[in-house]
Amino acid sequence: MNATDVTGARTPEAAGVITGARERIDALDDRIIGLIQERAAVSAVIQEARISSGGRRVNLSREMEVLGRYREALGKPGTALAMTLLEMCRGRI
Ligand SMILES: O=C(O)C(=O)C[C@]1(C(=O)O)C=C[C@@H](O)C=C1
Repeated sequence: MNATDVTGARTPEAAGVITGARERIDALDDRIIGLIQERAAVSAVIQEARISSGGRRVNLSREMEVLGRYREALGKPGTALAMTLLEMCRGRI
């Protein structure tokens, strides 16, 4: 299989552009995954502190704030992304 096959490009020039850009995407995805893992760890610290003080795991007014920030920055898909992030950080409610 040559470079044009794996990229879907029809010319070697386009295949080169795509291969380079995919490397950047992979590097960005690695960072995003790391940030998500870091976010989940920080979120766990908050939840543990709240629970061990007698509070509840979930704080809905804070979740509304988080959802609003993502929606403002990214539009409607931002809300879906934030909901997924929240679920990853505090489990299902
Ligand atoms: O900010 C908090 O109070 C958190 O517990 C963190 C967090 C979050 O991951 O953003 C997680 C659970 C809460 O329901 C609200 C927000």
